[in-house]
Amino acid sequence: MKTALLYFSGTGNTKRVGEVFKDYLLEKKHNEVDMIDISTHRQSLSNYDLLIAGTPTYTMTSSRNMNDFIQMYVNKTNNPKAQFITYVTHGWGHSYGHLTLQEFITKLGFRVIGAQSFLAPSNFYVYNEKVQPKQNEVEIRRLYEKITIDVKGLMDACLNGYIRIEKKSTFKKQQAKLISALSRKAFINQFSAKTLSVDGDKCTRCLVCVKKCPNKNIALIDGNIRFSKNCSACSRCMHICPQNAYAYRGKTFEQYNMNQQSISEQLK
Ligand SMILES: Cc1cc2nc3c(=O)[nH]c(=O)nc-3n(C[C@H](O)[C@H](O)[C@H](O)COP(=O)(O)O)c2cc1C
Repeated sequence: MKTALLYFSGTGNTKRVGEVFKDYLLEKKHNEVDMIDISTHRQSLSNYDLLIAGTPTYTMTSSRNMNDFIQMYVNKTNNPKAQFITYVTHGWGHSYGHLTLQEFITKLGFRVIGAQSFLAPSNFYVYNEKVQPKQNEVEIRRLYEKITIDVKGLMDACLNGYIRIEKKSTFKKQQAKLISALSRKAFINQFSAKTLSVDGDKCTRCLVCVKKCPNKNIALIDGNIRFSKNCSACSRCMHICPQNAYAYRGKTFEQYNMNQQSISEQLK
């Protein structure tokens, strides 16, 4: 079984959950597994039997980057046997992203055999500490243990021929889609331009943020970092900056640790 693990991951959580899927598959002797970072991969995919697609949750739904990638690089002609599993990571409460992604992929003519959301450590504390305070190590460990158990449950079912979709209220899913579409136009696309700034004294012009932005939304103009209006709010730039030179709405913040070990390493 040739499997592609497609992931979009602004700050690392979704990638780490992807690695849990990969560990599971390798343990079951499904050794043909490619992990594909969709923010850098620019080639059509061919002859995959299983595609596992994961994104973070932004305003309750999945990231548009995954829809754009699948539309451009995955088609039925090149992957006639392909089936999908969708997942999202999210920081609190509910996410409908695994279902909005399922809906999108089903419309393209693929069969979706699994869909699940995973509560992960949240980077959202930077924006609103009341909605999601920064979790401590014990809480994070508990989340990782649950993710590992849930991935196993999902994969055990799907590989044994069952369809396993984590259900949520259809009304709330439609509501989430609407809010997400409206907020994308009104806010998300301009997220960095409206809310982020870079301290010109701290910034060394290393251009890490410019190079790592998945949307090519950041540029150095006249010696200053500037943002365009094609942001997906993934927040990678502000957490990856080696000088912590970014501010959110004028305030500095504790960066999210993007370079954590794999979940299996952390659970040892
Ligand atoms: C702009 C933004 C919006 C978010 N919106 C939600 C949300 O609506 N619901 C939720 O549960 N988590 C939300 N989150 C939290 C992320 O989905 C969560 O931290 C995710 O695991 C990040 O994944 P990544 O590290 O792979 O980028 C949001 C995060 C950001 C940066």
